[in-house]
Amino acid sequence: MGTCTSKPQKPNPYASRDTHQNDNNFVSAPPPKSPPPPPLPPATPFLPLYTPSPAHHKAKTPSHPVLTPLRLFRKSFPPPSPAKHIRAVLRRRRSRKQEKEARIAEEKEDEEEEEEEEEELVELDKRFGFSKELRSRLEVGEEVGRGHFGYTCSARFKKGEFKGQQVAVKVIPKSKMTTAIAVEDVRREVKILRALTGHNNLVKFYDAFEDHDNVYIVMELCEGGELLDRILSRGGKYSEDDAKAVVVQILSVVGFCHLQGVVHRDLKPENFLYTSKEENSQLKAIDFGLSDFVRPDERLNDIVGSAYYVAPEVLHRSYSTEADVWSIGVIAYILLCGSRPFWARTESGIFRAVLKADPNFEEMPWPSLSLEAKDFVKGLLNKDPRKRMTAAQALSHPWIRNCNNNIKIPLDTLIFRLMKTYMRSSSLRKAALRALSKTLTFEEIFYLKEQFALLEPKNGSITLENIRMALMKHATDAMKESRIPDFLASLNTLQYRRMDFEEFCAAALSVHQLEALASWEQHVRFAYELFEKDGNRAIVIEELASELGLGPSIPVHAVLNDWIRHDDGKLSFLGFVKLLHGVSSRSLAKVQ
Ligand SMILES: Nc1ncnc2c1ncn2[C@@H]1O[C@H](COP(=O)(O)OP(=O)(O)OP(=O)(O)O)[C@@H](O)[C@H]1O
Ligand SMILES: [Ca+2]
Ligand SMILES: [Ca+2]
Repeated sequence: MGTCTSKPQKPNPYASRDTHQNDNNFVSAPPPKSPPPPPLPPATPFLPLYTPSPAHHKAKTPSHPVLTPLRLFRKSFPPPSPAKHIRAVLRRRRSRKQEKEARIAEEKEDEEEEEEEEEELVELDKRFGFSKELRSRLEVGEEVGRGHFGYTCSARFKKGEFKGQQVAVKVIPKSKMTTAIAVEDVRREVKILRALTGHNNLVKFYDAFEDHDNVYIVMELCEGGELLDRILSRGGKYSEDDAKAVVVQILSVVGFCHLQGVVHRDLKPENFLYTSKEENSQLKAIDFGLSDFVRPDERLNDIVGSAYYVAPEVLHRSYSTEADVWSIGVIAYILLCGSRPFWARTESGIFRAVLKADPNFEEMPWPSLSLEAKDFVKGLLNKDPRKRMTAAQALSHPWIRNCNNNIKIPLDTLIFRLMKTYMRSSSLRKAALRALSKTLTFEEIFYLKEQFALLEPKNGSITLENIRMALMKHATDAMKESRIPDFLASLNTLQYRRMDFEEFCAAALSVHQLEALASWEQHVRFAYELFEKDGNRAIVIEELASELGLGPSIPVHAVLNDWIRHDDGKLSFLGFVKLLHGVSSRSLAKVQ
């Protein structure tokens, strides 16, 4: 584990190790026969928070402080996304044979990319269609921050409805947009900021401008500095209440983004700013430069993010909004104990830890923290994204909920995904889920109650219309892009009938998440007893196979034999558990 003590000193201790200065510009990877790198700094847990972070490819120019260590590049231009960089590290982790095959494929890919980039340098269309009136609308002041792509200045509106208003302008030079992907990233950053409106913990967007040289993103000025600086100035230790105050704001804005179908992908303390220097000033999420739209059923596969905060499934190239929740888990862990949960001296070491290691909850101060705090952080740092809490669930967790009654829990798209699966399930599975839902404790039901209330039931039940209305009520333009309303079509059987709270619990409970609980065994045993009384029935294998929608290619007798009790032909405990998880022909095919 690494303790958070300070930002890196200048000169940057990693710069000489990680980077080779290239024309005053960015840096490239060491050539194969370069002299051996200088020795690593001594292994110490007292490593500054600012260590390898693939999303930070910051240029070092003498006039600006370097906020993060310089990164390793294979090319002399900054890569369009940190994906490439992480890919190089992952490649090192593969076995020799895989390595050889992968290298051939990737070298080919790289050559193609380089060719593309050369072409793109000539042909890139860097017109964004933004207003060209920046200078007449705004008076730009001094620099307030700097990032990988550009820098941010304070500014003031000279005229119009915001006359006199102080704002921040993020300046992104077009010269840094060297690939179509980089241009697209900027287009998307603006599109997302423009679309996401109306959350208190989200930096307010005003407008975007461009000229021949730059794109300018005008947004609310946050004068209180980065969350990271506050963490560091406290030596990394927060009381549980102080940590909660931070985490609630982060979860709230991230839950809002997720409902809109936006995944941030670069959540870390550097990307949260305080509006003012006041101790209790509001936190604002910034930097949607790596963000993307994601449809409810979609999985993303580009590896982006920052090493310490990256979720395991991102490294496995199949992820969605849960990846952001993992990053919040890392932030929460840091706030509560002042150390990083996954730490190593190299990036590949960090990735190995993220994929394999369990964070330490034994060392101080963890034994002195509440059980609820530990349970909360563990729920965010579950390596299985299906078992991880969502942002809305985290806001419903007792650690958060018991301290503050005013927390607004957002609608959770997980509910809709689970309902979709439920609606398509066999009647036998529905009965099994209903039995399981009866075993939920008061705590577990709290979140479902909140979600049901957000759907504004009439006479105790909901239809598709309730879901449509609830979504419309919370919709921003981002929802259109992430096609969340389209997803409603998959729930269309609810158009013709009503669902009461009891059935809603069965439909919207997540078996995977319950399975992550220490009490899972009890839940499922008790549920089976209930199912025995009310739901279990004699069933023949063919009928079960057709209930499960299994195709003729599956040898049902071999696969389902243990699922049925031989004495009375009813579902066995094993069959019950399997049925709860839901079965597809594909998952059964794997069993064979
Ligand atoms: N609205 C704002 N108000 C005040 N400062 C800001 C604002 N937005 C950004 N900054 C400052 O500018 C820095 C860089 O902004 P941002 O993170 O958006 O840039 P970036 O080029 O995408 O950087 P990164 O290398 O992190 O990807 C921030 O860390 C912060 O210090
Ligand atoms: Ca940033
Ligand atoms: Ca960024």
